[in-house]
Amino acid sequence: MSNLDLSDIFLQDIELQELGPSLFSRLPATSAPTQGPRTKLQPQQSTVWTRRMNAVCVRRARKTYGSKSNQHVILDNLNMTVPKGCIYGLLGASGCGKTTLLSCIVGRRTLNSGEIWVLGGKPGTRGSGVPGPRIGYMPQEMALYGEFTIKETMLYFGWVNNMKTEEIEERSAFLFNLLQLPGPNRYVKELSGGQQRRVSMAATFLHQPELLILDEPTVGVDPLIRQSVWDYLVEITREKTTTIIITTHYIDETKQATTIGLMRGGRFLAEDSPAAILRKYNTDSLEEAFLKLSILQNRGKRRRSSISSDIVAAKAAAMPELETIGAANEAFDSQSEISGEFGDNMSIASVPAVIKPDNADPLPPDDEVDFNWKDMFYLMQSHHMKALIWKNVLWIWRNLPMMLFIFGIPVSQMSFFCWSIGHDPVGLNLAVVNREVPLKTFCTYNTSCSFESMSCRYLKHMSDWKHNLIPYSSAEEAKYAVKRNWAWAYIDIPPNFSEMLALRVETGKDANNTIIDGSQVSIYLDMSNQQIAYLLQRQIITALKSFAKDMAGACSVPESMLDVPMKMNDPIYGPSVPNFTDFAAPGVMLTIVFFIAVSLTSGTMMIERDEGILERCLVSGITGLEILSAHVVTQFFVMLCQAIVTTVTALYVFNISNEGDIVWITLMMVLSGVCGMTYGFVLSSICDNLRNATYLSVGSFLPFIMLCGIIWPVQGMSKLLQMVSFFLPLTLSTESLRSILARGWDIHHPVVYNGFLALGAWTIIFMIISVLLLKFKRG
Ligand SMILES: Nc1ncnc2c1ncn2[C@@H]1O[C@H](COP(=O)(O)OP(=O)(O)OP(=O)(O)O)[C@@H](O)[C@H]1O
Repeated sequence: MSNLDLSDIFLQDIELQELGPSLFSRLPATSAPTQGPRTKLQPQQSTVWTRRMNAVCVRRARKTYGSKSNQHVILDNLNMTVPKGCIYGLLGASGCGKTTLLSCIVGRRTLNSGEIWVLGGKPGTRGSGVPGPRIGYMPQEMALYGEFTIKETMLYFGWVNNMKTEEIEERSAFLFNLLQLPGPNRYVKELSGGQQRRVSMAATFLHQPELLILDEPTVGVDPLIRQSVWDYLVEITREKTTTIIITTHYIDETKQATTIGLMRGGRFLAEDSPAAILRKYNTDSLEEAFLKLSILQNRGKRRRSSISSDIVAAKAAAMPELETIGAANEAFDSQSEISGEFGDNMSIASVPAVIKPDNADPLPPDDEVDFNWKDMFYLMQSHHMKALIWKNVLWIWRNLPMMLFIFGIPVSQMSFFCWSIGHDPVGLNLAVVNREVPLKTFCTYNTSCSFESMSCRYLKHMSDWKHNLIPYSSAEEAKYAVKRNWAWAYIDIPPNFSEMLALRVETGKDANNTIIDGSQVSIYLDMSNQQIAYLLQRQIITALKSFAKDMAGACSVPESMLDVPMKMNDPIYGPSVPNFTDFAAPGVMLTIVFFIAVSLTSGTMMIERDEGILERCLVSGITGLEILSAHVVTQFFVMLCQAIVTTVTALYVFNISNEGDIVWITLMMVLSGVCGMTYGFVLSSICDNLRNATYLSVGSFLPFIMLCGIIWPVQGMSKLLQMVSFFLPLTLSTESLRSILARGWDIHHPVVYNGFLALGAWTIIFMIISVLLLKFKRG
């Protein structure tokens, strides 16, 4: 072998078929296979067949994080071969990329380049069964629901993997014993870290998958239990139907593995049996072998050709158990590939043709088609939905106090809104300079048709508004009071007001300027606060009108004679004196339900994601659509309760005006909650952590409030903003609910059904975006 010059082959960048295990088995374990097969060796294209027949086959995998300018290479043209039925120990220093590699294998991350084959297919493609129950994935995080008992945890993961309840109970009994788990009714959150890890392991072992991927399962686990776990792993791989990939920080425990891959700098330093590695590096400690390999890698001394011979020699020595494989498998076995040390992509062929063995596992269908729109929406599986809905209901039940608190939020928010918004301000200070009646003189007047002390009569009508009329002796003092914010306005009444007013009525169109000026009340307002200024303007004019009516009545003159020539009739819709509470209430009601749903959903989803539960579910084959649908189903009840509570508080406790049908109002509220829920899904799919999701949710709250016509009519915005506003979920729905409440319209009116349609359309859009993000937003 040492005479074989492989450099030409490498230069041609051709993958070679390796010496198969059956060939190794014919070679003496102690000698390198340098003589026998040499003449048979020839370069050959690596076949898809060999890749698909291994449990896992990674070829030229490259994975980077970060932007182009700050790229962090994690996997650097890495090759990995995990034959079926082996225990593969994946070793490497912390941060070398083991978890990244595993999550690429389970289809949760994508490579920048290279190929991964898992159980005969490419993860994520049709027919591959990956993600799915063929894989059992135990992530590094606990990935468990703290509120569940161990028994409930087993039930959930069993149902997810389509197991029957009796089957789960049977397997659980075995695993409780194997992993020495505490009582089945203990809550996961009350267990120690090591116990939780064992529960997580039990959940992974439960359905006996073909491929077990265990990311540091034994951290913090008692050495005795660790040993029984390893015994169990050896036991289940004996039949060659289960394959295990395990990462661990306890290097020595991987001596029991069939193959170990030593990973460093994004590549494998070695991929071989522990015995072969120990022998090759003349040591009895894998750590020492790892150290030697690392030093060699740093020095960059090893030449590829020498590496290739080492691999073949080591592999031959390391796989004596393959001798037992029958002759019928020889040709097939010889096609399997090995990975090169230091990331070399090489293999050596012993036979030129690929021969399919009679007893080989059937291959999954050819799945080169990577993407099909139908894949995203294939029918939801009933066992997934059953497990997810049961889990969500149980979660709500276990968090009942929190849920009750959540029901309290709409009540309190609606109450605060109704208490604080829309009421006319009272008790405002108004400075009054009444030159007709001397300061501090008791301001009395005659209620008959008398033209005396009419300033007092007018001020009486003004005082009906419950403001503080504070007398001042001069205009300067009153103006100073307004400037110092002691008063909101000052009212200046001329000295002979009553007399001049009488003359003005008497002389009519012949009244001169002296009469007109002398009969005129002057108002000076602080207009810095628009709401207060408009309110005072309205109240001062209304007081003047009611004063005129009062005089007309007392003097038996028709009231209309003293009014402006215009008659305000009963309104067609709404009250005669509209209030801001009625205007803003519909939008506020919808916003409350919408945003509570946003935070509730994004919070729940982010917790599931941060704790690795979502990852685990997705790897076991649950789809984004199933997760979202199960949430919608279970949260619908929460939404319904919130919608009812908010509506009852607004309409029956605070008497917000309502002319419409309570059924449409409640339906609109529920739909707003469902839409908020799906928006929450989008936020949790976009964001990497709960904090960012919270920022986005809070950040979108104010734009919604301002742009959706909730506190100000949309008609007051610029044309461009009106267009933007039109496309927001709460604009048409707010207008719709406002029309139901104020006008009593029902679903047949376009304004009303457009609101429902807008919310429905946004719900579907948000749902599609979240499903796509869950499916495609992988690292
Ligand atoms: N989403 C990510 N974005 C950027 N960098 C990441 C991301 N995930 C992991 N990394 C980086 O990639 C490197 C490999 O991480 P990985 O978790 O795969 O290592 P590991 O070998 O599993 O470590 P450990 O043994 O400590 O779990 C680390 O430097 C890590 O900081």
